[in-house]
Amino acid sequence: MKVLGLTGSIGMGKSTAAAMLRRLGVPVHDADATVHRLMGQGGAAVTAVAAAFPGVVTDGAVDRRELGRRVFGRPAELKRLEAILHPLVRRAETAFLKRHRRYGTKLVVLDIPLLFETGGERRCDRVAVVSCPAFLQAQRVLRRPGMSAERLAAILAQQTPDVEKRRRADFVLRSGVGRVPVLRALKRIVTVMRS
Ligand SMILES: CC(C)(COP(=O)(O)OP(=O)(O)OC[C@H]1O[C@@H](n2cnc3c(N)ncnc32)[C@H](O)[C@@H]1O)[C@@H](O)C(=O)NCCC(=O)NCCS
Ligand SMILES: Nc1ncnc2c1ncn2[C@@H]1O[C@H](COP(=O)(O)OP(=O)(O)OP(=O)(O)O)[C@@H](O)[C@H]1O
Repeated sequence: MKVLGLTGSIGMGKSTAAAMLRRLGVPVHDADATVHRLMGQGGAAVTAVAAAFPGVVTDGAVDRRELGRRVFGRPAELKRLEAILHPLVRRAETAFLKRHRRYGTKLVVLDIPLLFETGGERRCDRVAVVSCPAFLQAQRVLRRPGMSAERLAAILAQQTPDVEKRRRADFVLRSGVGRVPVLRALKRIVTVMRS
């Protein structure tokens, strides 16, 4: 089985590329979605997060926007949160890989925003990075509710710079010129990696 890592800085178009890969029939493990599930009602991380960040849990689920306010821009707090979540995300990923090895799946995707930051590329045969010019990235992200220029700057400060991600990538998917070129590039990558 081949493993394609998919990553990209905030707002670059990673989730859009992941959705295209799913439509092409490739199973995708989404680290962000796993994090959100772990912190949703009844999620395995809720108790530990509530203990480390008092007041962020309401109705049995973590208020992610409030938690984000507490951790983005505060590296020590973010580290504390990551120490709770990353082992649980990794466990879910391991189960996903094991399941697909058993099924005989030829190609799977690991969609991980912090792929390079956490050494995840070592678990991948190839890595694709989604990228677009910084002004477009900012335009896209600032449209989101609850997002501000300060929050964006704090998040970007915690991420490997786009230029380094591109340097380390096997494939760069350029999302600044529309969806069609990204889909075309993904089809090529999937064909090569499945064969
Ligand atoms: C702080 C949290 C609650 C904010 O949740 P929210 O739903 O508001 O935002 P979302 O998860 O969509 O993230 C927004 C952007 O921040 C980026 N981001 C998230 N966590 C991190 C991090 N630890 N370091 C750098 N960037 C991050 C994401 O890639 C995304 O681009 C959440 O991001 C979180 O729990 N992060 C820590 C866990 C983590 O490291 N996740 C990354 C995947 S393993
Ligand atoms: N190839 C593309 N062409 C045009 N617009 C795109 C493309 N890819 C993504 N977009 C747009 O950019 C925005 C961000 O895309 P997306 O949510 O996929 O980013 P992301 O990298 O997953 O973000 P995050 O890391 O914050 O979760 C969305 O509004 C999406 O519609």
